[in-house]
Amino acid sequence: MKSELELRGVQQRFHARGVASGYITAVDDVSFTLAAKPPQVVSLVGQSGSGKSTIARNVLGLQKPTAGSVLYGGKDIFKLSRAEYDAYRRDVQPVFQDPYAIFNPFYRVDRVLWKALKKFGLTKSRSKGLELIEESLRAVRLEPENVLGRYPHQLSGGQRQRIMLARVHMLRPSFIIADEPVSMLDAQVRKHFLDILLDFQREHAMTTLFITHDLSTVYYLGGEVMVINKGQIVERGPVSTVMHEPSHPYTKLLLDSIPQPDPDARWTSRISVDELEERADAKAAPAPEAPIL
Ligand SMILES: Nc1ncnc2c1ncn2[C@@H]1O[C@H](COP(=O)(O)OP(=O)(O)OP(=O)(O)O)[C@@H](O)[C@H]1O
Repeated sequence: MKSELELRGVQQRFHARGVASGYITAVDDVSFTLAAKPPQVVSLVGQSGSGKSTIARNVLGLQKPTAGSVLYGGKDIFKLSRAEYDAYRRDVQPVFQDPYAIFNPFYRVDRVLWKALKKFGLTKSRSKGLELIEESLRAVRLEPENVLGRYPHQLSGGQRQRIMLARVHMLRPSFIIADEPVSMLDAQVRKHFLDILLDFQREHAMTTLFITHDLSTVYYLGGEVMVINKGQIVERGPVSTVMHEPSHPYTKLLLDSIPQPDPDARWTSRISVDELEERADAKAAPAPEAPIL
């Protein structure tokens, strides 16, 4: 268990056709540190294509940066010894947007949990293993008897996501890298999920990097936020400060783009039923025949 995960001057370029330079810079000189102590929640927020998932892939060691380094306990993750790499793989756990892709549809969901137990050598005893699985399922507010023995398609999206959180709970990593984990969940299930992450921070001292394009989720989680635009981190600070006193023009733009419900506002222009029918008729009318040349 290491105390720090650090990105130092990370740059990620990809070859791209149709661009004069022949490449795009998805991540542009990004540096930040995630500390394990005290445990923190840090959100990385930015619009689609700003480089968030690429950073997640860099941190998880799935994509080697073109320049700069990702350091775990001060060591470059792409230069770790086998034993150090195994420790890092256990200590830095991903949670992705679509857990469906992680489950094999032909196997019961239990397999994901048993495989984690085996891979990381948590126990050799079957009864102890089942005890750990059940404890972790309850920690993410799932009843073991309602999910064990089922196939992925027999669970809801929220249940599948919580099974991935149960896996995290069993492994007790120092860091969770969560890439858009709630964007496919409805508001209530989303809140459940975020509350579990906050429990993990408080009760099990886990630090989360939470990647999202949704500022309301950032607001709910609290902690710190980093704002990313075109591959660059343009602002970092406590959520309350950044939300109320944004210092970068891009953050202001992002905040201004949130629709504000106004109970006093009324729709001023109304479309009458007649008008709608007229439009439908116009659409249904056959197109004029093409002239014969
Ligand atoms: N493997 C790749 N090859 C080429 N270009 C890539 C690759 N991966 C990402 N990109 C490009 O890098 C840029 C950043 O992509 P990335 O997926 O990191 O953005 P994002 O902020 O996570 O977007 P979203 O919120 O839509 O997932 C985009 O222009 C994307 O098209």
